[in-house]
Amino acid sequence: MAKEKSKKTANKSKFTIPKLTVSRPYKIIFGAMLMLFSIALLISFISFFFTWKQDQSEIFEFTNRNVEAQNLLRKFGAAVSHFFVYNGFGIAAFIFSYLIFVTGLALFFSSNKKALVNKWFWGVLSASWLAILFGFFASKAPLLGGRIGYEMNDFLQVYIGKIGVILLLLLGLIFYLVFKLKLTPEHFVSFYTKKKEAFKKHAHIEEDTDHIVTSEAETNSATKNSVIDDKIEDAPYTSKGTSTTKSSFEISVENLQPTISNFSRLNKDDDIAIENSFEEKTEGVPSSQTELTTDTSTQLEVSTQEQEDTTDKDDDEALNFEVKKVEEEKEVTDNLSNKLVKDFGEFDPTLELSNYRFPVLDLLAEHGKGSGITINQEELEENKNTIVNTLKNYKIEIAQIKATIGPTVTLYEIVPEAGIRISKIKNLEDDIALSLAALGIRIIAPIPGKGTIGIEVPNKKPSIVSMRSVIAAQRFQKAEMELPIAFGKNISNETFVVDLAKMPHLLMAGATGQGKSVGLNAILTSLLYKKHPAEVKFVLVDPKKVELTIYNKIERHYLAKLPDSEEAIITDNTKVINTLNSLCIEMDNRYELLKNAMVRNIKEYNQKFKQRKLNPNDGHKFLPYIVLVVDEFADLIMTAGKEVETPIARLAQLARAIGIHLIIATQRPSVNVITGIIKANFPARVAFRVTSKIDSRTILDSPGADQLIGKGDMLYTQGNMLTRIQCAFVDTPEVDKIAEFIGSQKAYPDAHLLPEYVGEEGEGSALDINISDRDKLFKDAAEVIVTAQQGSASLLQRKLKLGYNRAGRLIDQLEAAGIVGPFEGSKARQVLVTDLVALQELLDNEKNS
Ligand SMILES: Nc1ncnc2c1ncn2[C@@H]1O[C@H](COP(=O)(O)OP(=O)(O)OP(=O)(O)O)[C@@H](O)[C@H]1O
Repeated sequence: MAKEKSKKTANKSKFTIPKLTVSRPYKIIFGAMLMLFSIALLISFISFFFTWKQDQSEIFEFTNRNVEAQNLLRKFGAAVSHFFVYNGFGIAAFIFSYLIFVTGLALFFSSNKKALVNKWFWGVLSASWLAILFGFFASKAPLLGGRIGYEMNDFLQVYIGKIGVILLLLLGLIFYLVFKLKLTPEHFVSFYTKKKEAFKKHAHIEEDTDHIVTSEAETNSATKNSVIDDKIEDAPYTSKGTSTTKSSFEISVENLQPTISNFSRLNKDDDIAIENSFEEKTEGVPSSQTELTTDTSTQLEVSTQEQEDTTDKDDDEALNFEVKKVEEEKEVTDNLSNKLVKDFGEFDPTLELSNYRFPVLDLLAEHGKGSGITINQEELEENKNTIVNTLKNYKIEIAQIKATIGPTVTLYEIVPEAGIRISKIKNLEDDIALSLAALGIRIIAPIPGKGTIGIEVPNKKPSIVSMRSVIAAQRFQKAEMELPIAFGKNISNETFVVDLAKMPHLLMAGATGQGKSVGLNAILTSLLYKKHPAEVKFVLVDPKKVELTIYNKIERHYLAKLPDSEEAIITDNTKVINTLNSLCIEMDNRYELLKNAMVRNIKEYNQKFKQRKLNPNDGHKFLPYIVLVVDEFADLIMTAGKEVETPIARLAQLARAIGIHLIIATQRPSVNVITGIIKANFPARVAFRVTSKIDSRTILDSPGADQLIGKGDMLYTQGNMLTRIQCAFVDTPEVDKIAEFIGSQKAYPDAHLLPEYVGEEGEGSALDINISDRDKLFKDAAEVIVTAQQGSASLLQRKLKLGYNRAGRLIDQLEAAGIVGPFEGSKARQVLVTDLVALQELLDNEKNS
C-alpha cells in the first residue's frame, strides 16, 4: 500500500504543470517594471482622488491628444485609476498597488513564491472586504468602495439584507484576525489586563515623578539628577531644564520596564498583546527616547522580531532565521587559593624569622690546610708492587691494576687474568694485609657494578676531611634535597651527600672513640647550614649528658621539646619514653592532617599549604621536619627496654611520610641493642670501626666495619652496597661557634612544642587531693569500679587497658575522692559508692564545693 502511494505521488510529481522557466535577468527586469508600475499606480491613485471629477469625461477621449488629463500621470494615470478605483475596489485599490509592488519585489530578488501567493490571497480578500464595507456609502462617496464594492454590497443586500452584510463583514474580520494575525480571545484578555496594570503603574510613577520634579525644583541642584535625567540632557531632542519633558520621559521609560519584564514571563501566544501594549506606550515618545536605554532598545528589537515571526509564519523566505551564538562558558581558574597566592604570595614559613642568617662558612675550621691528599708516588708504586707480588705468590696473575686515591685509603682495582676464581682472592685478604703490613685493608671482590676486584689500602698519611670542605662543596650547596647531609668524602675524594628524608632513618654504630659523635655533629651541622629554623626541628636525646649539650643555644630556633620540660635536650630516660610517645602522637596527628589534606606525604602537604590551599582554621599548619637524634641508644634499651623499643619501632615504621626521621647511634652494636625489629626499620646504616666481625655483621649485615681504621673512617649502606667514606671532621669548638652564631639571632618565643603525653607513670606517689591533678581517666575508672563494686587496680588495668602504675595511681586518686576504701592487703578495696547515680552526685558535689 505504502509503495503504491509513493508511486502515485511520484507519478503526480512527474505530471505537474510544466514550469515556466524565466531566466534571472528577465525576472529582474520584470520585477523592476512591476515595482515601478506599482509606484505609478500609487501616484495615479492618490492624484485620482483629487482630479477624478475633471478627468472622468476625458477617459473616453483617451486617443485624443488634444484633451489633457489632470492626473499626475495624465491620461494613463486617469485611465488606470478609473479602472482600479472607480470601476474597481475604490480606496482598496491601494492594496493592489501594494500587491503589484511586492510581486515585483519578489521577482527582483527571486524570493519565495508561496509567500507571494499568500499575500495576494489576503490582499484580494481584504480589498473585497473593504470594498463591500465602503459599498454602504456608495451614494455619498462612490470612490470609497468603487463599482465592485457597490455592486457586491448591493448583490449581498438583495439576498441577506443590510444586517446580513454587516454580519458577514464581521465574520470576515474575525476570519482575518484569527487566520492572518493569529489572534485569540486570550490575547485580548491579557492585553486588557496588561493595559490595566500599566495604567496603574503609570499613574503611580506619575505621582512619584511629580514629587521628584517638585523636589528638584525646590533644591534647584543639578547634581541631584538621576541617571535618566543625565541621559535626557544628553539627548538631542530634549529641551533642557523643562521639567515636563523630563518627567514625561521618565514615565515612559519606567513604563517600558514592566512591559519588558512581563514579556519574559508571558507565553508565546501573549507576544502580540505585549507588543501592542508596548507600541501604545511608546506612541508619542520621540524615537530617540527609546535609544536612550540600550537595554530597552535591545528588548524592543527582540519583540519586533517576534511579531514578524508570528505574522509571516508561513513565509519561509521572510522567516528570519537567526543562529544564536553560544558563548563559551568561562572557566573559573581564579579560586580562593589562587586569589590568596595572587594577593599575598605563597605562604612563607620562614617569614617569622625572615631576618635569620644561615651560619657562615668561616665558622668552620680548615683542618689540615688545603685538605689535599698527600700521597706520594713512591707509596703508590710500593703498594702496587706488593699487591702484585703477593698475588703472584698465590699464582694469581693480574691483567690490569688501577689506583684511586681517597682521603684515608687508596683503592687498588685489579682485573685478574681469565680463569682466576674471585673467592681465591677474597680468602687471601689477611695474607695481603700481612704483606702490605697495614691495618684496615679491605678487599671488595668484586666491586659491585664494575667487574673488578678492589683492595683498599690505608694511606700512610691520611688527610682530614674538614666539615668546611664538604659544606662548601658544590654537591652539597646545590643539593636539591629535603634534608641533605654531607657525610664526608668517598674513596674517589668526592663529597658524599645523602638525603635523610630518603633514608628515612639512620642507625649508627661504632666502638668508642671511632668518630660517632663527630659523625652526629656532621649530620646536624649539615642540616643547620641548609635548613631554616622553620623547616626542621631536632629532638635531641643525650643520655651521656655531654655530647649534645652544645645545641642548647639553638633551643628556640631548632629544638623541639615536651610542653612541660625545661630542658630541650633530653638526658633523663623516663623523659625519653614520654618524648618518644609524644612523637607518636605527633605522628598520628600529622597523619590526620595529611588525610584531611588528601596528600600522601609531608612534602606535598607543605607545598599545598604554601599554595594556600589548606585552611589554618581547619588545624592545618606548616609542618617542619622533625629529626630525632639518640646518641647512646644502648644505654636507653638497657634501662627502658620495650618501653623505648616499641615507640621507636612504631616511629621507624610509619614516620617517614610525615617527616619524622630518626638517627640512632650506639657504641654497642649487639643484638640485644639493635634488635631485629629495629634493624628491620632502619635500612640506612653507618658503621664506624667496630671491634669484632660479629658487631660488623650486626650493624651492616656483613663484615668490613672491623677493618676500618677509625677516626671517622666509616662504611655507609642504604640497603645494598657498602660505601667507604671518610667522615667529615667537625670539632666541638666549631659546633659551639655555629650554635652561638644561630643562638645570638632573633628566635621563636619557645622551642617547638611536641604534643603533651600523659605517661602511665605518675610523677608523685602521694594521694592527689587536688581535683585538677587527677588522671584524665579518673571518671571512667570510678565508673568501672562502682559498676563492678570491686576496688582493684587489676580490674582497671583490664578494663581501661592501662599499665600497672597508672592503674595504681588511679586507685589512689579514687581513695582520696572517697570512692574506694583504704588498702586492705591481698583483699580488694571496699567500694564506698553504691551506684552510678550516687557517684554522679558525689562528683557534682565535689565540683560545686
Ligand atoms: N672524621 C674524623 N676525622 C678525623 N678525626 C676524627 C674524626 N672523627 C673522630 N675523629 C677523632 O676521634 C676522636 C673521637 O671521636 P668521637 O668523639 O666522635 O668518638 P665517639 O665514637 O663519639 O666516642 P664515644 O662513643 O666515646 O663518644 C675525636 O676526638 C677525633 O680526634
